Amino acid sequence: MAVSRTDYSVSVEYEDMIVWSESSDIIFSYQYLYENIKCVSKKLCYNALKDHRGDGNQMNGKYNTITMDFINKWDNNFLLDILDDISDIVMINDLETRIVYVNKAYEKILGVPQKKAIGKKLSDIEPNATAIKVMNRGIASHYIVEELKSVGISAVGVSFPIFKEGILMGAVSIFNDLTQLNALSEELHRTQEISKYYQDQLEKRKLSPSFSEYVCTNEKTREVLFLASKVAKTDSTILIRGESGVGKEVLARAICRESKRSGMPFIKVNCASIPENLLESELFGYDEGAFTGARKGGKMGKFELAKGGTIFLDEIGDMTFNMQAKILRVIQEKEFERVGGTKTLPLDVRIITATNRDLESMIADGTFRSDLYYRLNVIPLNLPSLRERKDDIIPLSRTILENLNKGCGESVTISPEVAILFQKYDWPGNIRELGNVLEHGNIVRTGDRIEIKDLPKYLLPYKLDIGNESFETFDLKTNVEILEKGLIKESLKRNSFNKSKAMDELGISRRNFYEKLARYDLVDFCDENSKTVK
Ligand SMILES: Nc1ncnc2c1ncn2[C@@H]1O[C@H](COP(=O)(O)OP(=O)(O)OP(=O)(O)O)[C@@H](O)[C@H]1O
Repeated sequence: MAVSRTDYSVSVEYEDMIVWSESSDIIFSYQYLYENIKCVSKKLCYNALKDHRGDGNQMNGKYNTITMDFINKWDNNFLLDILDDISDIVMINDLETRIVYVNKAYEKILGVPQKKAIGKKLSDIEPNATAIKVMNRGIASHYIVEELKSVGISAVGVSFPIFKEGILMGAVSIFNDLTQLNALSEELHRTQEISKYYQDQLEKRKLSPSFSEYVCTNEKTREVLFLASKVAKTDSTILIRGESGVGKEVLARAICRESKRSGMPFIKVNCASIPENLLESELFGYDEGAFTGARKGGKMGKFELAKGGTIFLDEIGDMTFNMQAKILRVIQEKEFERVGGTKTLPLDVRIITATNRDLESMIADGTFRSDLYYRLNVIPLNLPSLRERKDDIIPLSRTILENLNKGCGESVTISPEVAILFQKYDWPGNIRELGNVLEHGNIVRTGDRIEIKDLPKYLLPYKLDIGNESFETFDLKTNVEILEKGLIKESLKRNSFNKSKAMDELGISRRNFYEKLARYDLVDFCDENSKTVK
């Protein structure tokens, strides 16, 4: 049957579609249409046509017409199925404003079944629809909000004209329910606020660059650093506590960099290494003739040298009771005199003190002044030992090795066995000891990796313990051999050095057994012991 490009009336009878000619002759049925003209979207035609059921007398010529152009132009099941998956409404209208396609979102958002919508004229449902204006003008709209009176919602969307080979064919509109979008936008806003909050929190948790030298990932230690960065901005006297080598001086320098006195002198005085009689003049300076041997013209003390900057009194717990009183006076009165001097000098330094001593016990023993202790311990900065922050060992090792090999262009690492050993070791000397061990390893290493054999010998009792065995390496072959040798020896002992019994117990052949005895140097061990047993 020839199908010409004229208009056809359509109706649905017996759940089949029948296409009628204008003169009411049946041209072809839906089945024919679908099977013979493959371009027809079965669903599309079926729904469009089904919608006209019950229109009354199908033969009186009042039916909407469906054109072959419509069938050919709008068919594309595949594309339409894709459009069904998107969450915005997609609506396609032909030039007569007839809805030729709506996706599933249309039904979901507007509550109108797809099949009911298809075939309807937009000009009848929404005479002011943007899509109609777009078709009239042949140019796309901007994103606009419009009232869809037929369904009682505000929609926001955009319409585009559709051209085929330069000829205007209809319009496609993409829109969504404004209230839903508003809800989404509120949700987005809320999410953005939450993310900003966390961003701010993270920013707050970021340490200032002044502390970058203090390698630290351990949370407990970071808390100390955050506190230090806050105190740094004040002029209060600080007491840093922690075992020897935990980085008290490194922290003191970071505090100085972070303070308003940064850029001014940072003077360190190790109170434990200076004899008591010298410490006073070392700190406060002296005037000419203050004591026998005093330099002509006198000498500036560390407090004067540090003017405008920071003085770091390390090992303050080692100061004599007498000196403690003098330091307390300086802190309280913010002035001092040179030894043998009469002039009072103003104190213009920030004092940071540090100790690894148990000051509380010293107060109890009467060797540390409680008034000085309370003066110093306002905000305690207690640095944990390295064994309490083992998560810092690897980052610290990396930085230390980088510093040691700076300028050599070499990237040196530690082997996995060394990393395990480092985790097991207690590091009584803390970061200083870690630095020394790595320096040793860095010198004796043969490759670009520090191995167990490169470490100072005193660390070697800390071997890898797996089960009852001790291994020094992860090398499987080596460890299997150690185990094999051990098992053979053990079996020989258990069987009074009777080789046949041992090989039976071990479940290996005679040849294999003798080979292993030779490989593991056990021939003599076996022979000598078997003689003794006999
Ligand atoms: N967090 C760190 N990051 C990098 N290096 C560190 C860190 N802490 C300490 N070090 C290094 O460890 C060594 C000891 O540090 P520091 O002298 O600051 O320790 P300390 O606690 O003041 O020791 P002591 O009580 O013996 O005076 C130094 O070589 C220092 O560079």
